[in-house]
Amino acid sequence: MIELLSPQGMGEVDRASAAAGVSGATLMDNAGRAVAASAQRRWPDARRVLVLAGPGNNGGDGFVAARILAERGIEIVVAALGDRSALRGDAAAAASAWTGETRDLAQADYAWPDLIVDALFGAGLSRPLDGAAAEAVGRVNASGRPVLAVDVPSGLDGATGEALGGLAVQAAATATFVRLKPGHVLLPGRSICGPVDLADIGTPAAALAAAKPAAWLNRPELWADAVPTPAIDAHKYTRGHVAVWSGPALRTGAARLAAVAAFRAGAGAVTIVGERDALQVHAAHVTAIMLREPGEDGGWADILKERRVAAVAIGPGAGVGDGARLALAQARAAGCATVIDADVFSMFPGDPEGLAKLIATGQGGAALTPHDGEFARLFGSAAPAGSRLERATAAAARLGAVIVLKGPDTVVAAPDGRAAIADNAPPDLATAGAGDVLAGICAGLMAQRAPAFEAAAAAVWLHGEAAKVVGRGLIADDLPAALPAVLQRL
Ligand SMILES: NC(=O)C1=CN([C@@H]2O[C@H](COP(=O)(O)OP(=O)(O)OC[C@H]3O[C@@H](n4cnc5c(N)ncnc54)[C@H](O)[C@@H]3O)[C@@H](O)[C@H]2O)[C@@H](O)CC1
Ligand SMILES: Nc1ncnc2c1ncn2[C@@H]1O[C@H](COP(=O)(O)OP(=O)(O)O)[C@@H](O)[C@H]1O
Ligand SMILES: [K+]
Repeated sequence: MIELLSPQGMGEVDRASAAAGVSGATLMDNAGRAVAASAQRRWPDARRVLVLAGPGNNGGDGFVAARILAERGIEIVVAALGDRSALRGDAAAAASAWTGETRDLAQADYAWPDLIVDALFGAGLSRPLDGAAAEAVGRVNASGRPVLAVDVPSGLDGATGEALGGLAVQAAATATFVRLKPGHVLLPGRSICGPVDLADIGTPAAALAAAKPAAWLNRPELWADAVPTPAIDAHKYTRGHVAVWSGPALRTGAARLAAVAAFRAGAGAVTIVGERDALQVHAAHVTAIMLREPGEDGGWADILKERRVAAVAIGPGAGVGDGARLALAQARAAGCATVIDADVFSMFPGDPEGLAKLIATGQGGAALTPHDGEFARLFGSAAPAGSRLERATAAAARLGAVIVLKGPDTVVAAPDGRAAIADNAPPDLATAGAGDVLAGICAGLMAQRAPAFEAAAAAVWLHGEAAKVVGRGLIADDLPAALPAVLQRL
């Protein structure tokens, strides 16, 4: 299931479930059983389990899991935060059904268990942990015992992936329900959660139907329909012609990486456009890729029109001169789909509106691919705040273009509010030139008429998978050649 629900959306679904005839008690019972199942599947040899139970429904799930595990012969101690008489509703009922040992959280013995189940706080946590809860989390993390977190590790903000106040349980695994939340996927949340088990707890379809996803996990099912395979009667220009703007002679590598990647992503033709001395360097490296001077054939604008260029990539190694800026303006004017990266962000420091205006002069789709540093440079002091998901979404709305906020958890966001978060990129991608390859893949897909959001999301996923194919020792040059294996799997 690739839809991500915000914790708030999840709460609405839980309430709608009750209205649709599935009670909170039933959901909680199923949630607690799912936690017990995760615990036994992941730690089949655990004989002693310490369950930390908080004051809300997350604690309720913990009491259910305690009961189920005890019924299966596992020794359980529950350490509860606050007075049991303070529990309300379903959580109070789950606590009364637990008849085993219960002590105050402050009395928990962290040296005793083989496994700790963290049911202190889930999606309802609204402020940083303090007092006894904060102290317990510190002791859990120092204990060296594996932790199975219920819903989210306590302290983690399920909406943002941040530890509230910098303090959260470090889980070995997390059992969550119904849908993943953005905080399970965004960093540091993904690392804080460990592997996540997602359980269906009997939520009625009607309750889910009304919930608007906060985002999607970036998976082929999100974009596969929009990414074309070549038609039987394709020729090179119908498959899509990509033009890549090259910088000066001693900075040609980035443009070439983008160009080769665009070709491997399925563009029918690729042309690198640049000054003669730069093209001479390119000529020593490329074969199927065409080379043109902006002065030839009547200039860049004419190349775009007469050579039926469908998509342009500008930025990798482009330089910040007038040439690149003019090239961008003419690409927009020619109606080309446009991938904007790297040096272009330096041309508009603190001036996203200037770039937005330029983008708006053309009808072609546009995708911007900044990393955090470039994002900060482009937006300056007026940078959107919040999680990476919130920042990318706000930026896309302001730019009127798709934003690819790159990183280990790359977020692709569209101006209409759709967003995809990637979790498949290996850290081997943290290597110079990997971003240039991404820009090229994106341009290659946009040239094939994939809409900007789908093209960008597909590019990010393919990029991550290609990196996995290469594995350790990867350099950016290896990525394009790894694409065919990934594309054939689709
Ligand atoms: N029907 C439902 O609503 C279901 C809820 N489920 C569980 O319920 C959880 C959400 O339950 P809740 O909304 O009760 O939230 P939590 O159990 O996360 O706890 C929130 C409670 O703690 C208090 N609180 C918030 N921040 C605090 C802080 N920093 N220090 C001390 N107290 C604080 C809140 O006022 C509230 O009483 C989910 O994570 C999930 O585990 C599951 O049982 C499935 C069904
Ligand atoms: N730790 C990481 N794990 C996974 N992917 C990463 C990591 N760090 C960077 N990446 C990815 O690698 C690429 C780096 O791009 P970029 O920062 O533009 O580098 P360059 O400008 O050198 O090409 C991006 O696609 C980014 O998402
Ligand atoms: K928890």
